[in-house]
Amino acid sequence: MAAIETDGLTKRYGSVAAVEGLDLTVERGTVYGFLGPNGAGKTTTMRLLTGLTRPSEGTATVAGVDVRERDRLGEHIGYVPDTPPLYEKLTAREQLSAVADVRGLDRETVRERVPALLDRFGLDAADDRIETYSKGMKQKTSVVQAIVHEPDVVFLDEPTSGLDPNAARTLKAVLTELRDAGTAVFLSTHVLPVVDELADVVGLLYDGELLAEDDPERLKADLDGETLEDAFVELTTEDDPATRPRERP
Ligand SMILES: Nc1ncnc2c1ncn2[C@@H]1O[C@H](COP(=O)(O)OP(=O)(O)OP(=O)(O)O)[C@@H](O)[C@H]1O
Repeated sequence: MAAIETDGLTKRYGSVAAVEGLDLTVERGTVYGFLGPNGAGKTTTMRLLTGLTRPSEGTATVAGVDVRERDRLGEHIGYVPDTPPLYEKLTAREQLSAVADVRGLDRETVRERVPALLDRFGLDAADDRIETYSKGMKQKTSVVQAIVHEPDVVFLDEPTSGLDPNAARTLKAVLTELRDAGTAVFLSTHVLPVVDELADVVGLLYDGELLAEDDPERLKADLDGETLEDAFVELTTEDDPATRPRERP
C-alpha cells in the first residue's frame, strides 16, 4: 500500500480548478518534493490530503485512509501548514502535550519525546506563552507538533520559513531520519536546494496538474540543468508547459 494515492483528485473554487485530475502515488520511506509556481495548487493539494478541504471530484487515500474520513486521518499524519496552527495562550510544552494526547500518545511517551524534540530544535522558551514567540520559534513548535506522534505521512508547506540555519539543518536531519524509518515526507517549498538535498522524487505541479515527476537527478539531466532551479525555470517558462507530455519515472 502506497503512503499517498490519488486518482483524478480535483478541487474547484467556482470556475477555478485549483487542482485538476491529480494522479499521485507516494511510497513509504520517500521524500517527495512537491514543487510548482505560485498559485499552482500545492497548498490546495495538501489541504485535500490532510482532510481540511473536500475534493470536488476524484479520490485520495493517505496511509490507507480515505481523506474524507478526517477523524481517522489524524493519528496517521502530521501537517506543517504555511501558518503555524497554535494556541497563542498556551506554552509550547502545553500545546505539544495537548496535541500528543489528542493523537493518542501515552503519557510516558509524551514525557520523553516532547522535551527531546524541543531540545533538538533549541526551543528554550518552551514554558513561555506562544504569543511571545518569534516567527521562527512558532515554526519550530509547529514542526515538532507535526512529528511528535511519529506519523506515517508528514506534509510540510515551506517548513524552513523563519528557521535559522541551525534549526533548518536539524529539520533536514529529522526529515531524513523519518524517511529512513518508513515515513513518507511530502515537502512543498520554493527553497529548491532543500529539495535537491532531500527529495527522492520531485513532482512539478503547474496550473493544478502534474507536469513532470521524476528522480531529481534525472529531471536535471533530462533538462540539461545543473540545479533543480534550472530545471524548474526550464519547465515553467519555456514555451507552453501545458502542451508538453508529462514525464514519469
Ligand atoms: N479558498 C479559496 N477560494 C478560492 N480560490 C482559491 C482558494 N484557495 C486557493 N484558491 C485558488 O486556487 C489556486 C491554487 O492556490 P494554492 O494556494 O493551492 O497555490 P500554491 O501552489 O500553494 O501557491 P503558492 O506557491 O503561492 O503558495 C489559486 O488560483 C488560488 O487563487
